[in-house]
Amino acid sequence: MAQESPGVRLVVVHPDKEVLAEAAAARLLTRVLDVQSVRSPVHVVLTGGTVGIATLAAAATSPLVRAIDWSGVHLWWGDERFLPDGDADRNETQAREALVDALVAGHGLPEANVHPMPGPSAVATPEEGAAAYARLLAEHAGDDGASVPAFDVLLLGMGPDGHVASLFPGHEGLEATGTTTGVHGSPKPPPERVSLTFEALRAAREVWVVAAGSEKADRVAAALRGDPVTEVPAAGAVGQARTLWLLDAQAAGTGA
Ligand SMILES: O=C(O)[C@H](O)[C@@H](O)[C@H](O)[C@H](O)COP(=O)(O)O
Repeated sequence: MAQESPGVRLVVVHPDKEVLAEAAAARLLTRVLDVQSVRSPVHVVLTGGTVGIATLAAAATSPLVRAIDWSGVHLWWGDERFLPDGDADRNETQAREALVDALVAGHGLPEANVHPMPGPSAVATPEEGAAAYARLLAEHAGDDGASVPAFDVLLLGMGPDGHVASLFPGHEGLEATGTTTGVHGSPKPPPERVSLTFEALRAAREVWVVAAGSEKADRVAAALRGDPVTEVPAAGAVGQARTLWLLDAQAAGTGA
């Protein structure tokens, strides 16, 4: 799906990564509440990475968790490391420990609304996992012929090389068509992954990129000035209505 007229882009800078995670968590829970007042279900895409998981951990301690009707929320992932269920390096495992398990156990989130990307415990190859996830996304996409739900919030971390999800600079995954792709030879371990494609990322109503640390500053600047997506994949992650860049001062290039 080409992004002909990207929505509003906003950059918000916080003093450090702890404040960034707290503020992103408050913003995420408030967004779910706001969306829930006008439509249901609410679709949220989670990310791995340090700030992404810290954001979920911060959300777990917020009283706002109790204000949300979690029975009307679906959780998806933007990418997954192709590792067995329960592996500590799976984005799913880390998100479950930080927040998702507590929502299922104590706040009425149906396990059936949690949609981790399949790994080797369920399928033989990243391609099979990608195909299964594409089918699941299509089942939840609504009646308007869309191939993925119009995600209300799609969270993304960004690597120091400018990658988002498992879409790496100069890598063949950037060219993938359809909504999901199997990834081999990822420069960030592990080498095998499953990822949403740009087509799926750009279907989101809102894309939020969360990034902290001075090692990200160069690629943040490159993405914000619109460098080519082949060099800085994060530049291609834009939402239909809004794209938020939630940064700490170091990633924004303004910190010590
Ligand atoms: O599987 C992964 O590794 C992630 O989904 C990846 O896209 C991550 O979000 C970025 O690499 C940022 O990670 P950090 O915040 O740890 O740098």
